[in-house]
Amino acid sequence: MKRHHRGRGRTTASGLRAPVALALPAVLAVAFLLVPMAGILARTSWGDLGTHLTSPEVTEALRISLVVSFWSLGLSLLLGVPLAWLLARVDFPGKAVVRSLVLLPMVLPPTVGGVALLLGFGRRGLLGGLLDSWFGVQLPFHTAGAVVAATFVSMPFLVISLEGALAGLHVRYEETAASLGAGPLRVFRTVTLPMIAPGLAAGAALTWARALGEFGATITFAGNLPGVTQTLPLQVYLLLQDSTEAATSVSLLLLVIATAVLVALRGRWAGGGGTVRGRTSGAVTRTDADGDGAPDAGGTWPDHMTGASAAPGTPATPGPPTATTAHAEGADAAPTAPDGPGDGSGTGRWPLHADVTGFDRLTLDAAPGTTIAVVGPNGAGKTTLLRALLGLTPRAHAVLTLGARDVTTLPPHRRGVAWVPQDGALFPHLTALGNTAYGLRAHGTGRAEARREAQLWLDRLGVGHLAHRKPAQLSGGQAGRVALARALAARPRLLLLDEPLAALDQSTRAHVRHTLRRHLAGFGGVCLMVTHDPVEAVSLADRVLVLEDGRTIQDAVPAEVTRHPRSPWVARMLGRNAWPGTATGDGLRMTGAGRLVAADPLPEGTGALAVIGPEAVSVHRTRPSGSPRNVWPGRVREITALGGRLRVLVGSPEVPDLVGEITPQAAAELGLAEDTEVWVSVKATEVTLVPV
Ligand SMILES: Nc1ncnc2c1ncn2[C@@H]1O[C@H](COP(=O)(O)OP(=O)(O)OP(=O)(O)O)[C@@H](O)[C@H]1O
Repeated sequence: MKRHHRGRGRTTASGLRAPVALALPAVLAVAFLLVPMAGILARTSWGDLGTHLTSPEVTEALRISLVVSFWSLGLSLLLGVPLAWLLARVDFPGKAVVRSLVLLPMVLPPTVGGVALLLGFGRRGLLGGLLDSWFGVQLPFHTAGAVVAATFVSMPFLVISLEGALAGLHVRYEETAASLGAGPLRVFRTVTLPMIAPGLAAGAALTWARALGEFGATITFAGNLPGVTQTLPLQVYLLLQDSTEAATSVSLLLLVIATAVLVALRGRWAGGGGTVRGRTSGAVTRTDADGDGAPDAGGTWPDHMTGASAAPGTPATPGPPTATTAHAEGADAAPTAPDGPGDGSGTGRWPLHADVTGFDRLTLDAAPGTTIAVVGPNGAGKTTLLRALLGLTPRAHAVLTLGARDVTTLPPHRRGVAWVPQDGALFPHLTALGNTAYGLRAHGTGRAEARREAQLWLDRLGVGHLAHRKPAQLSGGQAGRVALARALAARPRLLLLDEPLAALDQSTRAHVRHTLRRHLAGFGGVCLMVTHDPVEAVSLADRVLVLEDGRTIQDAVPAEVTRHPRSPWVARMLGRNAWPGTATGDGLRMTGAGRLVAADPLPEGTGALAVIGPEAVSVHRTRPSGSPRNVWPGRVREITALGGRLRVLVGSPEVPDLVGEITPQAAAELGLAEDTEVWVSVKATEVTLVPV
């Protein structure tokens, strides 16, 4: 019985049984592929193998095959890499048609491909005649023709696999590189290519193997001339007619080469494993495995590593580390390279003026050194605003002046606007030092000088001892600080931080916030920082810009926003109760239902927001008597701990949900639990009415 049961299916890795109906055809499929290969192995006359493979015809054909396949690979790389990049990164009309065209040689019978090549590049072909009369180039019956035929059928393998690798490479790495001052070609050479190198290698290996095995298009287009176009597959075809054993030996050679390529790739092509995706700092946890004293992930930094004390010999004041860095002529951003204090080209203080239109519609003016927290609900347009300032989105357009320079029409790499995306987007193939030196190199600073300056910046941010680590060996907080060092080292005139502390745990956050504050204090440009964290907004920023639907709801100093939030969303973000409504003679008639009495009413009919701090909400078990004018019955819906206090969410039939803050001791005395019936009261003097 047991045996019968086992025979019905095998257990899979996930513990599921593979049904016989699937397992059987799958096994048959493997056998179907295996039998012909086994046939070659079984019928090879091993004793004659050496003689067969060293015959002059075979060695000559092998030579031609190698020449043709490597030239074909070179040609495929030259043409295919840019084509794959274009397909993956640029939207253009007819893209689907171009992609189909690339795929066509993969599905076309190779002999048809050969005929097509004859009609295109043959002596009487569309272009062949011109090639002959203008350049004296004839492709058919020449080795060059065999190269063209092999490239025609093999290049699609490169384009397709590379396009897949590029699609897996998040575009923010390239965008960040541009924001550090690198032009498109430099970005491609120093970021894109290294990051897709495994995918490129896999595609190249496949392309080469396909070119090596090419037969149909070659014989049709280039003929079968010994020593000129006769490659190994053509040799196999010839040998089959005279000596099956010799044909088998050469087939074995081609089989071994193809297998070796596949083994080397280890499924990379099919599985997309050639793509480097980089790290997402939030998801990575690292330990200090090499024992160099670097903090572990999620751990806290000792004070001496939070930037409070810089490395020996390093000045503790922020600001560009050297005053004399040369900018080479002809560098990517040379004409508009951001100038640092003391570099002879500016004062190092850059006020900002921006007029944004499109999805975001706002005007922003800020003095040098201002840090602005950009807050707002999901979809408010925060990221769009940042991308508009970078010149990276068509969804909004920013007329942008930084200092005396209008950068509106400049491409992203010439604006002097550095961007630190949420996960830092450190380039995974470069060390922390290489990452930090990136912007300096892009601006034309020499290698040694750039590395020296980069080291100073890393020291300043308290991560100098990690200079030689790759991003994958850094914790989230360390990576965040390297990303900040990298952005500051590029000497931007405007710094854009997208949720700089989002990936950190609470205790690490406090340390990094402290470091960030210190270093932003010395920055001569404006810093815009998107955040969802009220503490971050209030503690790091000089101003808070509240966005909703792409518009400015409020732009004020943190204290003003905290006291008089002009949107329910901000009030709630800051932990306050906020009820919209219309002012009445003595307070507010709320939108929906309910009334509220306020000590300082607004003119009747004014649209207003009633803001009540949670500490001003009293919770009782019985209806309170005495002075409070605002008393409502309710039921406890939720109790959460916040620091040493408890936040009690009360639902009431008379007013919107209300949050009160009480001590654990008071909660215990009142016997509060979820669902307890309570009364809540708020003094009229504790209600602030804000006109909206
Ligand atoms: N590429 C895009 N194409 C079309 N609409 C987009 C695109 N990117 C964003 N949007 C839309 O634009 C609006 C603003 O998006 P944005 O990403 O700027 O908001 P956000 O404030 O950054 O939000 P979140 O806090 O969720 O990140 C949203 O309605 C969003 O759906």
